[in-house]
Amino acid sequence: MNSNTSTGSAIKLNEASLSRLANNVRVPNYDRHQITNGIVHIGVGGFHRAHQALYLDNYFHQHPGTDWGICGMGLLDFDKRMRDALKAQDCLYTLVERSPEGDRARVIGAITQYLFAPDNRQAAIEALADPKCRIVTLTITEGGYYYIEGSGEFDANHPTIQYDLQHPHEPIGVYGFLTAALARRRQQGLAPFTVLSCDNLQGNGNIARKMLTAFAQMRDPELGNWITEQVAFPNCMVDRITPATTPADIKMVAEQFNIDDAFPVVAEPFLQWVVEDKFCAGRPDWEAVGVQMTDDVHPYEMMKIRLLNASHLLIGYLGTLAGYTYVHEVMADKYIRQAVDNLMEEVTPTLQPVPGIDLDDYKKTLIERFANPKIRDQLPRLCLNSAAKMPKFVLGSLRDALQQGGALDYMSFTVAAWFRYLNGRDDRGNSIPIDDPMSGILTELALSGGSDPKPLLGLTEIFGDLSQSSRFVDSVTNHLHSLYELSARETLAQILKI
Ligand SMILES: NC(=O)c1ccc[n+]([C@@H]2O[C@H](COP(=O)([O-])OP(=O)(O)OC[C@H]3O[C@@H](n4cnc5c(N)ncnc54)[C@H](O)[C@@H]3O)[C@@H](O)[C@H]2O)c1
Ligand SMILES: O=P(O)(O)OC[C@@H](O)[C@@H](O)[C@H](O)[C@H](O)CO
Repeated sequence: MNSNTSTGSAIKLNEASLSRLANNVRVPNYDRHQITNGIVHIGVGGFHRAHQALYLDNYFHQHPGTDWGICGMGLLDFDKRMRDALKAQDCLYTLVERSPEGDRARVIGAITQYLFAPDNRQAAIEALADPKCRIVTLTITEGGYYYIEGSGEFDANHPTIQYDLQHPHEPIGVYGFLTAALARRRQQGLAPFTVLSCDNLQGNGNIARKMLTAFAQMRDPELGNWITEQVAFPNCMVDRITPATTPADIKMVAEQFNIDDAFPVVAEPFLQWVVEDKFCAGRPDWEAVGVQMTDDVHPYEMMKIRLLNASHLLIGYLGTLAGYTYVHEVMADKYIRQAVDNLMEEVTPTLQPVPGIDLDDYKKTLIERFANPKIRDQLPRLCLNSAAKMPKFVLGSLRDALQQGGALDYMSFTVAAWFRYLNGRDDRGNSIPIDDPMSGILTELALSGGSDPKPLLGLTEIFGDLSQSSRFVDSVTNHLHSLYELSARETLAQILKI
């Protein structure tokens, strides 16, 4: 994002300027100074600000003087921009919900403090160790969990993990901070907090539990046991399409709403949060603001990840190969739109019934949401860190389909489209930047294998034993040959017989 974006004479956003904002902007109608923080959120990006913080902003309008305010926290250098923007704006920011029906802006006040951990690691540990903190929520991306896909085990050899084991009082990674704070709480006879992962991982709470306790066991087995016994890790399904903020969004907020906001966020109107009701130190009355609390999140997570996020990958690769930039442009392409429909149909038999949800309606709504032209969701955002996402979004359904003897044509086509994308050139020969911590090896294997997928399928940390399935390998091979011979759209025209 370009911090030099001109915002003209728009009003600089901060607490003092709230009363001067235009009438078409909803502002916090509660006293932020009466709020105490009960939640630390690690990974304040676009999504947290468009989703959880909005739910809590709604909650604070109903429950002024609450003790569930949010202290935001960033662990990476990446978060410097968020630190600077939020600090200059009293942690306020503008959320714009965009749809063809119009744009609605509101200023969110739910984050009352922001800590950039590299500035002061002790302050970050203290905030987490403070008994007032009763929930720690996370949006640290799929890669942030240090989970080895093929084995499901903890990536104990990762340099961040090794560093944190050697520097328990000056950590850099999420488990280092959580463990330092939990150790202090245990030592002081205090209760622990709940860890609520809000990332797109099936069984996100289970994964957070397994990884954090594995780390804690390595640091101190007694602490590991205490965490296993005392800390709750609810699973949850989160949903709201939130593109990365662009300079055009900053300009739009200034021009349409007269707000000079260094880091607004835009999102679609749709919003959903289904949370397993398993907290060890209390929680806000989230039901009051539309959060669905349940005993079993699993069917909701499967539905969302296997339909929405898997479709996003197919849209990302095919759209990029065909030279598009935004998701709505891809959805206007009848070939790709049909392929997305077909992928969702193929995935459906791998899903369990979802209480209260008609899957046909859900799929129709997804197509409409993807086609929203106002949010301008970026294809590179969907393709980011694919090595961590492909196993979670697609390969689980693929394994189930193989076991059930079900169709897997469009799932293996998604894998083939990824492999073709990984050679770094679109169908017109333009270069594609591959943004992935594994990009070096992925691109090398994509280039050496060409239309032969076997080198990439041999990455067991991504594919596990899937390369043993001749049905899957043959299907990927056929599609990949076609994608190398023809363009992505021509390949689809052939498959779809349009
Ligand atoms: N954007 C969406 O539409 C959306 C919707 C549902 C769920 N999510 C979930 O939220 C995550 C974040 O999305 P976003 O749009 O806010 O992205 P973002 O790029 O705006 O923010 C990502 C945040 O994650 C942090 N992070 C990344 N790797 C980390 C690591 N190894 N350790 C600690 N922190 C780390 C970054 O520092 C940053 O604060 C996604 O990966 C996904 O799991 C996003
Ligand atoms: O955020 P990621 O990287 O896990 O996945 C990219 C998108 O599929 C995702 O952000 C969706 O927009 C989101 O899951 C919708 O709720």
